Amino acid sequence: MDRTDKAWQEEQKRVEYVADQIEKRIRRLESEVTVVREDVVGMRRDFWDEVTVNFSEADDVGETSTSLRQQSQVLSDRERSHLHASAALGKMKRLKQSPYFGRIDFAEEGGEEEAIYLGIASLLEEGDEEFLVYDWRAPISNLYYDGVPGPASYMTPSGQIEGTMSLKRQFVIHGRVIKLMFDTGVTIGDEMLQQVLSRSSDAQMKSIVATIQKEQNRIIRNDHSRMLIVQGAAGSGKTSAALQRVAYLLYKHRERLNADQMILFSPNPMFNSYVSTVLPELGEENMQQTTFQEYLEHRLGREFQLEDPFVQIEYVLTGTEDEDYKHRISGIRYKSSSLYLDAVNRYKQWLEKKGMKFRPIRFQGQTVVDAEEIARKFYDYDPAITLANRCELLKEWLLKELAAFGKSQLDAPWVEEQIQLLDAEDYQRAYQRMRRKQRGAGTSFNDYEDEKEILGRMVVSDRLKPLRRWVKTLRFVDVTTLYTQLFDHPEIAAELGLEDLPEDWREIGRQTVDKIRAGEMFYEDITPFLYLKELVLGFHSNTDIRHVIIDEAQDYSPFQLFFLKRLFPRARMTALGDLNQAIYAHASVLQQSATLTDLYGTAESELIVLKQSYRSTREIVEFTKRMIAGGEEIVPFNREGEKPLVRVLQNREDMDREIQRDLLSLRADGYETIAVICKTAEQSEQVHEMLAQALPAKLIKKTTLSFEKGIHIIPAYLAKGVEFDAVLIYDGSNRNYTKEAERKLFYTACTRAMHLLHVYSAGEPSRFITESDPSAYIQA
Ligand SMILES: Nc1ncnc2c1ncn2[C@@H]1O[C@H](COP(=O)(O)OP(=O)(O)OP(=O)(O)O)[C@@H](O)[C@H]1O
Repeated sequence: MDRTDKAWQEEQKRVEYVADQIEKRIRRLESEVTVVREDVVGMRRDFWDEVTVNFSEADDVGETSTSLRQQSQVLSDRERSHLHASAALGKMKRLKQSPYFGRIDFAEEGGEEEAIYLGIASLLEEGDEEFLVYDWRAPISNLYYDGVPGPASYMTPSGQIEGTMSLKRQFVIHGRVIKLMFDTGVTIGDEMLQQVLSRSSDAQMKSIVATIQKEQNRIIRNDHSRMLIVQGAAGSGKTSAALQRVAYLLYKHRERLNADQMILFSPNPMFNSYVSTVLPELGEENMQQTTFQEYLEHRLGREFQLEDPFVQIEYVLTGTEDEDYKHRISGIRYKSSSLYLDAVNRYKQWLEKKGMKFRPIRFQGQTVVDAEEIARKFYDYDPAITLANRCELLKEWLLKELAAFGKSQLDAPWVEEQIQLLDAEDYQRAYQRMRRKQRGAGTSFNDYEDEKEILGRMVVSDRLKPLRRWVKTLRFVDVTTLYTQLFDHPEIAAELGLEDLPEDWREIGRQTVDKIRAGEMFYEDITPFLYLKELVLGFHSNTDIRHVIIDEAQDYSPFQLFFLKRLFPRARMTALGDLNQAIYAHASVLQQSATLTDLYGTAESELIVLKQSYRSTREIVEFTKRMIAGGEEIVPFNREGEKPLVRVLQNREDMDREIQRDLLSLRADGYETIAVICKTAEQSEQVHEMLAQALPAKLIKKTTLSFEKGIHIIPAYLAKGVEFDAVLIYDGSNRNYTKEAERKLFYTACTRAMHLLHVYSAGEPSRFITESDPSAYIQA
């Protein structure tokens, strides 16, 4: 359709009418916001003048606080209406940029046909109940995403509405002008997607509300599963759907759900910033965003130097493949599995009867309570009491023991010595304490004995304070030894009946124990250690969070997912991932779908599979999908581009020179966001050093918080989840990418490209390329 069509002209007229309404609304809200803001500022300034402040008489105190309360009530009402008006203003300003993007004509059974226009927020006709624009999340809007013209229905809170849809129309509107308009028979027509997907990549993710696809809509509007699992090909819109889902849930449950009750787990901090603009763009507040590592650091970072997943993967990729390396890989696999989870659970049951480890309570080199005594006491408690509750009982008992010990020390020579060393300030403190105790009765120390006793108590109490805190925080339970004894006492593993232990269990044990004794912890040990700690000392859980969204879920081990479930007992979970991008050495939760469905049971779980890939051109998808098992299932979106180019060069120097030259010409051709993707951080640093002299290239590290347009040098594992106009793979040779374990890493790197993909290879190209169809790429 073009602008000469009658339908186009009518629609254009309507857009202008709606745009006028929006502008009118904006003007009104702007003056309202200014007035309210002035009011609030004025009230803040005059706050103390408006209230009677008189604290001299008892009666006046009451009066003053009532007055204060009333005044602050007025202030907070005004502040609330200021917030309300500013939010409405923000919404109108967003609508002004593009009032709507879709239209459906729908006639309810027995009713009249109505044109429904969809935008990112709703707009009511002034003084009327009629919607000029419906929010894309309203129940009726589902027809736009889910239905095709013909008989159609949608769900409302009061039941299903049946009817007929006679038209589905899509728009691209900039301000008050229609730029594009299509009628479509299918769900959302290709033309519009073509438009959206051919744009340049951005340093920030965009919302996709205007072109949400049917399958994605199922993810967004799913409101019944406790566990929603999405397995989706690279670029199939998992992250996009997850963010629109958050916006949808916030809208649907606006009365009882707020953004703080939703949490998104991202693969790294840079990804957090990449997605952080989508919700504000939709007029919603951002949910909480974090990384799993951030949580682990929060819990154990003070006790151990924790390895992060990037150090682990760097080791796995660059390791020298000696015996130690093999044991480490074997350890990573085992410790992330459900087998190990089961082992830790059995170990906990075993500990209920014996084997608990405690640290003695020692004071100035003297044992107050020794470890054996604590253990005896522990196993004297009723065995039906949980480990955690027994630890609590121990704590109470130990605090009493400590108090008795304190008393016994009052006449000890060290106390006397300390008293001699007290200064005037300490005396003052002791005096205050005595007055408090005697309720102000005495005004001085009664006699020397009194004084000595009070000072003695103070000295002892001060000195015992850290020890009391130590006991209160249950530090007397030696969780570290509890964890390591599982590894360095093979008889325990035997007693637990752990049959599926890896063959090199002893070597794994040695590595684990050495590391922990050095005050450090392997990434694969952190979650199991924390889990054991919680089994023994009691669980931390967060009951405020109602929705947990886990992006790049394939990176999580069954152990970690199980842990997250326990951490958020009242939440629903959305886990989105792609098994083909499982780049870590550990077991992935997506490996066996039962791992995830078992978490909450099949009845409460739903699996949605996304096969269509939107990010890359058809040529890039045709090339990359051949690298992985099951790739034939992936459907490219119909967007054309150049075939991927595989540049085979003699040596590294030639490769470096070629990349530099290409980068310059790609920039000149208008590619704004370009990534040179390397295998490791180590390699990225070298490439950056090589390129930075000739070009403004930025090195992306695991600590990088955000990225902008330009040229980036980035290790493949950090490029997860993000995308670039052009991707240059640094050294896609068979030397660099050859192990089976590197296949998914290579695939992940190549699938970051939207429009152009070049692979540079010093020597023979990787078998992941040559084993595939030679017609899928151009070799030069
Ligand atoms: N319905 C859609 N309309 C417009 N663009 C879309 C749609 N679905 C996905 N896209 C675009 O496709 C690209 C890939 O989306 P996204 O990053 O959400 O995919 P993903 O499945 O999370 O990818 P990966 O697993 O590779 O990280 C993004 O640019 C996104 O905007």
